Amino acid sequence: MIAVARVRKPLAEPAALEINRPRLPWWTLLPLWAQLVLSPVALAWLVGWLTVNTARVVWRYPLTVVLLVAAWWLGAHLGRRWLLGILLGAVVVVLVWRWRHRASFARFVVPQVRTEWRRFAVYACGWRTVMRLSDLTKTSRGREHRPVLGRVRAEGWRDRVRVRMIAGQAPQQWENHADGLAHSFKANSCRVRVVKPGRLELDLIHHDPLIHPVPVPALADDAMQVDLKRVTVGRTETGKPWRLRLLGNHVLAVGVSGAGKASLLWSIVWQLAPAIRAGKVRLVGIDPKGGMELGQAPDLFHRVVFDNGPDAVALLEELAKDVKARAGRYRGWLRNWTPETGDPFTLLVVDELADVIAYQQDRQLRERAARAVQTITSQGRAPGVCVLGLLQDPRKEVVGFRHLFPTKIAMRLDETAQVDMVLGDGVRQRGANAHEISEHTPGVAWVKEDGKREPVRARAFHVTDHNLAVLEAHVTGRRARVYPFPGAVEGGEAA
Ligand SMILES: Nc1ncnc2c1ncn2[C@@H]1O[C@H](COP(=O)(O)OP(=O)(O)OP(=O)(O)O)[C@@H](O)[C@H]1O
Repeated sequence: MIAVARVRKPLAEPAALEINRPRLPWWTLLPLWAQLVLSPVALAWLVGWLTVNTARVVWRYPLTVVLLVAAWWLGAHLGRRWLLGILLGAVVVVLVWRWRHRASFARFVVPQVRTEWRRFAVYACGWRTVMRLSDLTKTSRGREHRPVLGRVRAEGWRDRVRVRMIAGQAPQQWENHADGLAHSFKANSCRVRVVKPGRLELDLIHHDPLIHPVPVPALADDAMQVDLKRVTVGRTETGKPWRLRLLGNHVLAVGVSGAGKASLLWSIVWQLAPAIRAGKVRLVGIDPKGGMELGQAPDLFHRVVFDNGPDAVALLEELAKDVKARAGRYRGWLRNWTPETGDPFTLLVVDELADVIAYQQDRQLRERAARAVQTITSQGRAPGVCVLGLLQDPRKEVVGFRHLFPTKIAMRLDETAQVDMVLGDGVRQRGANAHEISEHTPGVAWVKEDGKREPVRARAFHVTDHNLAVLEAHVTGRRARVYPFPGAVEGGEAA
């Protein structure tokens, strides 16, 4: 009988062993004598590396380092009891400081403590994981290249986080991951700003600093105080004044109904008031909504038309003629308008620009209006004529010459496409999400100026009806009139 040896076959072929070959540092391959010769250089490099990293830790966590070193020194030289006593004393001093001088405490102590804590706990600890899971790292020849976490500044409403990108990375990659980064670092949103080549700053936003209306400042008295290159119309989210350039500029503000376009208009007029009173600035207005907006303070205007018909078109054509006439007078004498010309600076306000140049039924009127507005916008900057166009519908068919407005303002909008139409391509990716502006914060806007890469978020002053009455009285010198509500008992006069 022949015994048949049964060979058991393995169920599956074993997989090839997949491991990275260990990579030895290059210097281990050098001969011993070369290693000995190079050892002082290696030592110097090590000392340099340690010094730089220690300095970096001290730079990033100065308060923590000082406290730890002081605690160690006190503990070593004076003993634990003294240390405990001094610590308690320090806590009392801090509490008293907070109690007695809350403002200086909030300015000097809180941001530093918050910055160091958040840098360590939120960013440094989770950085590697978040970078890997967000696909922002790259592995090449077995080595992982990871973006470097730089300076962090925690300002309460936002954290500003500097990043050194890895080679071959573009800011757009970060912009594409902005939402993921915001969620990973427990922020409401994240914006990406380029600081310089290879360096970014992430704005991780925690809450909206523009949640409360910004009251108008006191009316200025002196026309000399009005700087047409820097008219303050509200506050930016960083707490700085929101300044608009009117001289040599045109402004297009777009927003849905109730977005607060009128507050922007009246904020501008509020700041121009002393110059209007002195005759140095002239307001010209067209309000196709029958005067619902400009009709609130008609006396502020040199000329105002309350429809989009022949009168409005005639006014626009007159202004276009004036622009050309001024340009003719200044030719060979001035490059730009100055007050010395004797001509007043003219601000043309068109509330609902679309009604004048797009929705007008009469084709001839529509075309004449569009031609005149284009003439004023294309030629009016140098001769001292500025157009402030307010608009609800930013489509190209409505305003085909948006590029003639160097300052574009996107207030609350409905769709992302509208934001792109107003601010231009790519601005939304830098954080200008005007479609996300809350309906509870009218007057908030994203502002993009030609030539500046970064958009700015700001809120216009809240100009109330009472403010308007005061403004009109200030400019005209008459006592402010309060118009009674139809059917209501006749009201008095406001001072
Ligand atoms: N900057 C602001 N701060 C606080 N509230 C504001 C601000 N701007 C506007 N509001 C409030 O929001 C409401 C709508 O504002 P506004 O009339 O300016 O919007 P609008 O964009 O001009 O609307 P429409 O296009 O319908 O005229 C008003 O009740 C006003 O009081």
